[in-house]
Amino acid sequence: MRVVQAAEVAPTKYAWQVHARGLRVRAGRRMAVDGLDLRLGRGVHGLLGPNGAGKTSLIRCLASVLRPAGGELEILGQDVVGRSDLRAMRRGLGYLPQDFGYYKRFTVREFVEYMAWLKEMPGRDIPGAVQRAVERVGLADRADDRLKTLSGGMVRRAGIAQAIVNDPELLLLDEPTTGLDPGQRVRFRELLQDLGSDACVVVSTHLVEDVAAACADVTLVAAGALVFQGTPAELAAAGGSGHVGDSPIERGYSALLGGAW
Ligand SMILES: Nc1ncnc2c1ncn2[C@@H]1O[C@H](COP(=O)(O)OP(=O)(O)OP(=O)(O)O)[C@@H](O)[C@H]1O
Repeated sequence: MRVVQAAEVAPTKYAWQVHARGLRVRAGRRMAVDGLDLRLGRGVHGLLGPNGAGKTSLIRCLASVLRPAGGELEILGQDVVGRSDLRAMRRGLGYLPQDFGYYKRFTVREFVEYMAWLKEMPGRDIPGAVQRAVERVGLADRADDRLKTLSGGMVRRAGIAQAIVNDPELLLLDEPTTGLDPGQRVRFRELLQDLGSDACVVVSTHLVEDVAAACADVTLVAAGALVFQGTPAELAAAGGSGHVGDSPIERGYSALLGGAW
């Protein structure tokens, strides 16, 4: 399957699925995101950065879990700053947190159904949407098994299924490949590219090779601010033989971060 290029990441009903200007997000007493400008449209966007860069805080804010502490933020064309009713906007979101909670006695199907219900999907649409989501993550044969009987990688795939069950326009995945084995990661990248053909998909990861293989563009953050936004090829071009890394893209990453990782 073909990677969607940045140039094709065309505006749809609104200019950008995510449009942040001077965004600030507080995590505890820290300003984890501090003056971030970001515009993301359709396609798969890799979010990279060293530990503590602010990736999780940014994703939690885009998912409307954390309120912006400053700046401007539009999600799916709606201004979320100072807005109290975010339910309509949330119906268009899919979110896989880094550590997601689930009730271990639920089967995969019950878990995804429950999340579809929380997302206020029409009841008649839920069974079909759940079956499709479970099939897309390769768990159809385990759909009626309890979550407590699944491996860590399968539980993560169930987490991805709940994130995509409502065909979100904005899909936020925080470290989705954690716990997936190499074969599952390759299949997951194919799924990402499929999802990115009609949604804005933001994937936070430490795995630079996932970005190179599946993302149309890369957003690199450090200390809560944007360091770089461009294609994986542009990121690779920023590095040279004197920079740390096993691949061109890793060398570009370390060149842009200096001594930050
Ligand atoms: N609840 C909290 N209380 C205090 N500080 C926090 C809290 N959550 C995050 N932080 C701090 O905010 C900064 C950004 O954290 P965040 O988890 O967003 O980074 P990250 O890029 O996702 O890191 P990692 O790659 O390690 O997951 C870090 O310095 C972190 O220690």
